[in-house]
Amino acid sequence: MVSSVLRDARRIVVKVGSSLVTNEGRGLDEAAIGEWCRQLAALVRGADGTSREVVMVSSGAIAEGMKRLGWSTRPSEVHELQAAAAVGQMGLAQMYETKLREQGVGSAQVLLTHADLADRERYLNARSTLLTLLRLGVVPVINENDTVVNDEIKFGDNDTLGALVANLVEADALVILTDQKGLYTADPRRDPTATFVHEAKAGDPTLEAMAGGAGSSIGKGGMITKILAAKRAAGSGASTVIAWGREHDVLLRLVAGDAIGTLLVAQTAKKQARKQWMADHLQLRGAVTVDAGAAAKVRDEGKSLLPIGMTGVEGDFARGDVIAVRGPDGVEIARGLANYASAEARLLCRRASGEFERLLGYSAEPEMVHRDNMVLTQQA
Ligand SMILES: Nc1ncnc2c1ncn2[C@@H]1O[C@H](COP(=O)(O)OP(=O)(O)O)[C@@H](O)[C@H]1O
Ligand SMILES: N[C@@H](CCC(=O)OP(=O)(O)O)C(=O)O
Repeated sequence: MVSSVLRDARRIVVKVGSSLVTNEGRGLDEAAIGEWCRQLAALVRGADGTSREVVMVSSGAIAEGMKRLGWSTRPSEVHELQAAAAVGQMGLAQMYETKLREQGVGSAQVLLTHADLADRERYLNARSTLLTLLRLGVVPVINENDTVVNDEIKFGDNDTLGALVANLVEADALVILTDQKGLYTADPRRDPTATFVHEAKAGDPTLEAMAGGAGSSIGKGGMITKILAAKRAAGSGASTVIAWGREHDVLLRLVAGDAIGTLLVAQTAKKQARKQWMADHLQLRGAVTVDAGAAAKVRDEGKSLLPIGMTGVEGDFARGDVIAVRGPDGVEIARGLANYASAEARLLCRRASGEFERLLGYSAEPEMVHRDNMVLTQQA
């Protein structure tokens, strides 16, 4: 099973934890980061004949910042942790930029907070930016924006952030690299009789009982946050592998189908998961009516909805809100996330994308609702 899940994955989120990135707090591990970047570049370039899109979620800012500030113990004050993160993030970003550039691959720094992903407009902006970076062959390097978060709105650990990013970009797989070979039936640092778990269902409640907290003073979440991250990633159809980050060629071997690490398999397919998500979570804020031609494109050909096919706009909605797409007879065909607010959408009805900038003063996407953000409610 390991073989096919990772081998078939085209869009992968890779998360590395603080203890690996900073060599247990001794400072950025240049050799290890260089190794991951070499592998990331090979994946992006399609060295094995299949090009892939990869997003890196990297921890380590606080640990590196502490080292740079000469602090040997982790401060308890939130603002001191935030200061350390701001210092350390400079080194982290610089290291990834250098190592990826050496491999001929571009990189981009993206710092996100929980609030960014809870707000529909910012969610859509983050998603569009990340998908654009991936299209450009650039590797986004993501961390939590520690400067602006406090305890209540923190992701808290980057395992959760990795899962949310996997949801955000609808990744096929989440790879969590850590300081253990994968999940054991108990914390192997504490229980020598613990046995290795090769494969399980993501979201299986028995896994939560096996997982303990962080094993080192550097890591934050431990195994439990990884198990919960796998459950969350599975919500959008992504399977998770937990593997040892220092395993030679770990990423290349995973995509080649080697059975290394623990595979936590998503139980729902990506498409099905998106439909379920739309059905469960979204409240309708408005609607657009489209002409027969646009209705046929959306319903029969699975195309995105372009403003040129829109004849009317109802309701008061913002960018990122869920709207219905109705045919000329007023019957709903689909639902999806609006790229433009209702006031803008009214100006864009029957207009081609070349006119958007003149009409709005700017232009976002050429589509009103992108097909990736749409589910059909009336089948062809
Ligand atoms: N069931 C388990 N299997 C493997 N590791 C476990 C388990 N329960 C707890 N752990 C601990 O979780 C640690 C990894 O989490 P953490 O220290 O947060 O790493 P990271 O910085 O990579 O996120 C391991 O070193 C291990 O001691
Ligand atoms: N944003 C924080 C990461 C939080 C954290 O400790 O995460 P992890 O080591 O992955 O459990 C940092 O860069 O230090």
